[in-house]
Amino acid sequence: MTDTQALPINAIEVRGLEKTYAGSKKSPPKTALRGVDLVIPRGSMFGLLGPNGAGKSTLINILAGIVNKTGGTAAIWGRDIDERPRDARAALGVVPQEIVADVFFTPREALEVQAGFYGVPANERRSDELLAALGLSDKANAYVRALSGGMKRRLMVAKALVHNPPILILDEPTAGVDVELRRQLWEYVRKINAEGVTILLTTHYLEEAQELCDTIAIMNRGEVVACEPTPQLLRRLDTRNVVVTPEGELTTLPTVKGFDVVARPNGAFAISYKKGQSSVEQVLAAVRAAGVTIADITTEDPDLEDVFLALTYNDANALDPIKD
Ligand SMILES: Nc1ncnc2c1ncn2[C@@H]1O[C@H](COP(=O)(O)OP(=O)(O)OP(=O)(O)O)[C@@H](O)[C@H]1O
Repeated sequence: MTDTQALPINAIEVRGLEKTYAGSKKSPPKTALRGVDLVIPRGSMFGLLGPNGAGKSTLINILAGIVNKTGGTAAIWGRDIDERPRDARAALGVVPQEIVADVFFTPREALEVQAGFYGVPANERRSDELLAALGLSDKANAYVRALSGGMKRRLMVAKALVHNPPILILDEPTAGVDVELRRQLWEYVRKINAEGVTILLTTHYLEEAQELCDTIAIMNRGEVVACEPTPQLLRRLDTRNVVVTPEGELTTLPTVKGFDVVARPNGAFAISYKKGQSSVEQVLAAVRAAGVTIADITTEDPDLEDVFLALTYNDANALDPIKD
């Protein structure tokens, strides 16, 4: 597209989204989304994190048109999902959580059939290009049932892209996928993101989200509890650990004025400090003042797991799925 004026600022915009699954005789109604607001800027690599039952799949399934919302609005590529459902969904490629294998087709046929569903004209199809991009060229004519799990997963990514959507949603794409495949998949996702495709991914691999995503939203019990650029989110937890290895062996842990000291293996000890209040230099000065000669130090910054726990672990039940 050359007319950048026409491109929406936000790839996805969700306002006050609500979902209560209807109950049955045996089970009561279940509220999965409680007024979710989420704005995903065009071009971003956006991570959606949350514990089991947080509502991530419900949100994605509403966008994909698989689940009906019970309240709020959602727009995809500037198109309201109620007013222009087909146009809205045409802007999305969705890679679902479960592997769905077309056992009767070869990978090339599977892509052609999918392109047919989307009404992509024959001369605009790019099955071979996608097969090559996802490392499946030499399996183009194999039966899908003969592919490994990782290959099927890559085929699902290719299928989601046949209509060249500007937004790709990956729902837990690397669950149960080996390290090498994960690396290849992320490399490809990074590449298409650099080419302008907006990526929304849900993952339980917190380190992965931290490494890949420019913005991260955290959901818990049907609500968004944080949504910030990744570095800002990490700064929220401004505790840093300094791990000190002393010269020689200490018989007892040193008393370091102004700081708590925690023993670590092999004679080392750790000191936590608030980045806003102290510095490594102040910590090390206090350690030296306690009579310790320092042989080595390392620092540890918080990872997303720490941030996640700090944000969601407010009460004993906070990490439980929603109970109604
Ligand atoms: N079809 C359904 N009928 C009734 N309740 C449902 C249905 N689908 C999901 N739920 C409930 O809605 C809540 C949110 O589930 P959802 O699958 O959206 O969470 P999630 O964050 O995607 O979890 P996971 O990481 O396990 O996929 C859960 O309490 C779940 O039990």
